Amino acid sequence: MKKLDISVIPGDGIGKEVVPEALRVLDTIAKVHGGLTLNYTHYPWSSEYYVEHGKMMPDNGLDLLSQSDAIFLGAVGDPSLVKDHISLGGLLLKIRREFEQVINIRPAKQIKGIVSPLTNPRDFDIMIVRENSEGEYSSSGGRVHHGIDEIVVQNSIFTKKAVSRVMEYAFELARKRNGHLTSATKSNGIVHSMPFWDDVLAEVSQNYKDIPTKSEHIDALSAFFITKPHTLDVVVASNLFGDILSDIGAAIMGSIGIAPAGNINLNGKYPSMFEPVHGSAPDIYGKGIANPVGQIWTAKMMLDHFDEMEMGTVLLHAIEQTLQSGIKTPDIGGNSNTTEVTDAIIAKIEELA
Ligand SMILES: NC(=O)c1ccc[n+]([C@@H]2O[C@H](COP(=O)([O-])OP(=O)(O)OC[C@H]3O[C@@H](n4cnc5c(N)ncnc54)[C@H](O)[C@@H]3O)[C@@H](O)[C@H]2O)c1
Ligand SMILES: O=C(O)C[C@@H](O)C(=O)O
Ligand SMILES: [K+]
Ligand SMILES: [Mn+2]
Repeated sequence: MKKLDISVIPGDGIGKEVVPEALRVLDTIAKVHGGLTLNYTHYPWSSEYYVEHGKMMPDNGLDLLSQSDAIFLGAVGDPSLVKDHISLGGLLLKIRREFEQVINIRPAKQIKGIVSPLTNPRDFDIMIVRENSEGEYSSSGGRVHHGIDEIVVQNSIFTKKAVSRVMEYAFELARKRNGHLTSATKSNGIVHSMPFWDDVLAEVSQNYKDIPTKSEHIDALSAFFITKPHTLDVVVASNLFGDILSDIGAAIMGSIGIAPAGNINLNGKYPSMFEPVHGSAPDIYGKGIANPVGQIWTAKMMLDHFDEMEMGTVLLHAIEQTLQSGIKTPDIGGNSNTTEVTDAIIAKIEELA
């Protein structure tokens, strides 16, 4: 019997709606599998927790999480209670950074049963590999003076270690997929970090001469996601560029509500964390119409991470067949609610397994 200890953090907004639904799906997977036990430890860390305790998680929060095999998170952020940079910085980004989850993998591909808003999407299948530890997301900088004299500095940090690491990961993935690599740059406008990014790409690519590689400026590449996504395969990007590209990737799939993600720890010292690309969606929270597919597909990525590929495949088929049968939430043109979609996916798993 394989046992996995999962820390569960629903977080804020629709995270609290979709995480319990994805856990019901995971329980069904464990049941039909027979040899897999999933043990959950729930943590209520969120913006509400902050209002009560003055922090997003307790001081021993990371110690508690470090005891699990993986973290399953919903979304963080409730700007009506806590400023976003405080809430995300104190929980989501803190875990990514402290647990050295240095890579964020975010697939954007067509799945059955969802119509892309593109008129001719041509069966695209992209894997965004986002640098997840540094870059534009840095606490280096500050604000000084007041009024018209106020000055702010926000530094970007790019290290050889992290940039070569994310590129190696992306090249390896491209090789595994028999694919090719596109690097997101902006070396025409950002004159230190992005030429450095390009130089590291050139250096690392020496070990991957079998992988066709090119570089595109982020502005042009963003447009290519819309105009010719089928020409892209693995896309490697800095923290901010990867963040933006993954929302575009989600949009061309049909909805941000379906896009999954994995924050991967590569050195084995800490757990990896699985959470969908979307946020807490305050505009629809409480209506029961959040699309659970992003969170459920994220659960598939977590199963894949633990080499339960077969279960992941069953799960993806169950998602696709449910959507194809027309059971879907309003964001993708349906009129079912969160629970109805989840119930249908669970029934499909039981049928397929
Ligand atoms: N990883 C994360 O935890 C994460 C990611 C993005 C944003 N956030 C936070 O979430 C809050 C809201 O941010 P935002 O509005 O920029 O982005 P968002 O992803 O929460 O929402 C953007 C739009 O997509 C819709 N949407 C998102 N998920 C959906 C789902 N599952 N089903 C149906 N529709 C869905 C929302 O209703 C909204 O119209 C902010 O506090 C932000 O900082 C957190
Ligand atoms: O990384 C971020 O900026 C938070 C959120 O937008 C995300 O994509 O996870
Ligand atoms: K999320
Ligand atoms: Mn984002």
